[in-house]
Amino acid sequence: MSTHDLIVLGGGSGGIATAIRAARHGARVALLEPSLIGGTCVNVGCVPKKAMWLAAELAQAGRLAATLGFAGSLGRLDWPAFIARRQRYIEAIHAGYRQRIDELGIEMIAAAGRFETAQRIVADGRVLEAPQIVVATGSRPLRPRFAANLGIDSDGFFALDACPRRAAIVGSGYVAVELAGLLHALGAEVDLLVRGDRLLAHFDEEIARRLTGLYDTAGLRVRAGFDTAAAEETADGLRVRAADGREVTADTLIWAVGRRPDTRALDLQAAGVTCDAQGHIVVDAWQRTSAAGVHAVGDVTAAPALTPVAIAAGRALADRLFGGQPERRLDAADVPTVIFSHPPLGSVGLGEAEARERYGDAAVKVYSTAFRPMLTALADGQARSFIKLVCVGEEERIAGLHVLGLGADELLQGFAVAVKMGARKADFDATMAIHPTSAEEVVLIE
Ligand SMILES: Cc1cc2nc3c(=O)[nH]c(=O)nc-3n(C[C@H](O)[C@H](O)[C@H](O)COP(=O)(O)OP(=O)(O)OC[C@H]3O[C@@H](n4cnc5c(N)ncnc54)[C@H](O)[C@@H]3O)c2cc1C
Ligand SMILES: NC(=O)c1ccc[n+]([C@@H]2O[C@H](COP(=O)([O-])OP(=O)(O)OC[C@H]3O[C@@H](n4cnc5c(N)ncnc54)[C@H](O)[C@@H]3O)[C@@H](O)[C@H]2O)c1
Repeated sequence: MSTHDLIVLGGGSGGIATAIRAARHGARVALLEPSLIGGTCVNVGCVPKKAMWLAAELAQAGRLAATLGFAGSLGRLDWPAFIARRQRYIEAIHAGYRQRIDELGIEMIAAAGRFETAQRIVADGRVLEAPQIVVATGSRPLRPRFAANLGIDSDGFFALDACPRRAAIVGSGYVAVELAGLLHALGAEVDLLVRGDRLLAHFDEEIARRLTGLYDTAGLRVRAGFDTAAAEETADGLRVRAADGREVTADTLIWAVGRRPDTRALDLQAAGVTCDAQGHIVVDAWQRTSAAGVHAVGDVTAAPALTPVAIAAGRALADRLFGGQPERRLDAADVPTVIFSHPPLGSVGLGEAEARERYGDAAVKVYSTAFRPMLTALADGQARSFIKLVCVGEEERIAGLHVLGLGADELLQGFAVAVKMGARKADFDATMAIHPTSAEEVVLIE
């Protein structure tokens, strides 16, 4: 006799969404989480990152305001006071989750789970059984072997009690670009150490290069081709050395070199669950693993590692298993995403190179525009926003939209709806502009 209808391993974005949706459908659910409720996103990801980004945007706006004629200056951020405020916000999210979990009668167990069989989990000496088990244990930060105890990762960044004076950040993906931008805006000297020749390898190349240009102009040192090979502690701080001999010394060294699925404690073999070469649990389009009754959602799978994707996968799965919707499954096409850089970069659909590769040069038409947003121009700044539309076929269907500049983070969501609906360039042309905004440039591109 099962103890539950569903056992969910991991109380992060994907696990909570699955548990709540299943409980709403009437399932008896156990949710296991050994650490803080909310997982990466709430505790050491999206939420604290966005709080720091908002503070950094304000710092930049303060400097702009002084240029525009406002008296006085904002001064430096009182870091500990702001962190306390950030953590209060996060605690309110924890409380909200706990309340919903209680109201729905989900059994919350503050322990890590381990498979004994595909239907049986052991947690803290307790044995739980269910015909359906969902693995939503997320991922954890990687660091090179030679750097085991030197420097911090993104988890360590959120534990900093002061803004570093000099920061070196190794990496070129989301985390590296975001932390570099916000630390620089908050007053740190920043070196961004990029192994390859460009930032954000999975984004449209032109827009990533433009962001690099804006960082360089702002004084954030982006060092391309810096293949970090060694790190050591010196009297002057932490020193990293590249394979070609270049060196950078900083007070705070941050590794942002990617993440690895977190399956350490699970004993997946006992359940017969297989993983790919990167350690992701292999799932089909229905989130099913190789073991009957065992499913996986979120960062522990190879789906895009974004909170809304983990949530959507979990909800679809719960609807399918307990909501009488046998056809429901994750649709991960045209996932919009924003890099919270300074300025932000938003992207949905294919980059130009990707579109040319998929459809051939003849079928692809690209429209782009670069302009100074009004606030920048008023302050005599030179930074340009950039918008690129990648269209395919005779009817110029919008296959990709990429925006870099003030407001890109908020303007993308609505356009993502249009892209998902299959909008064509002619539909954008037929939409009246909202003047004067940056968003209007998307529908005014010629
Ligand atoms: C610095 C940073 C910034 C980010 N910013 C954004 C952003 O702005 N927007 C965005 O969409 N995404 C962002 N992400 C990505 C986002 O945080 C993840 O995609 C999302 O949290 C994945 O959710 P998940 O449920 O798969 O895993 P997680 O949220 O990582 O949750 C997994 C949970 O499982 C628990 N667990 C582990 N092992 C076990 C076990 N054996 N038993 C039970 N529980 C276990 C862990 O303690 C953890 O709480 C960011 C990530 C980072 C690192
Ligand atoms: N705004 C957002 O939505 C947001 C923000 C942060 C993270 N995330 C999610 O979390 C995931 C993880 O982010 P991330 O930045 O940790 O990983 P990532 O995979 O985006 O980037 C890691 C980067 O590190 C580089 N790298 C790997 N090993 C290296 C080494 N030894 N030296 C130098 N560089 C090395 C890789 O080339 C890669 O560019 C992202 O892919 C994203 O899905 C999303």
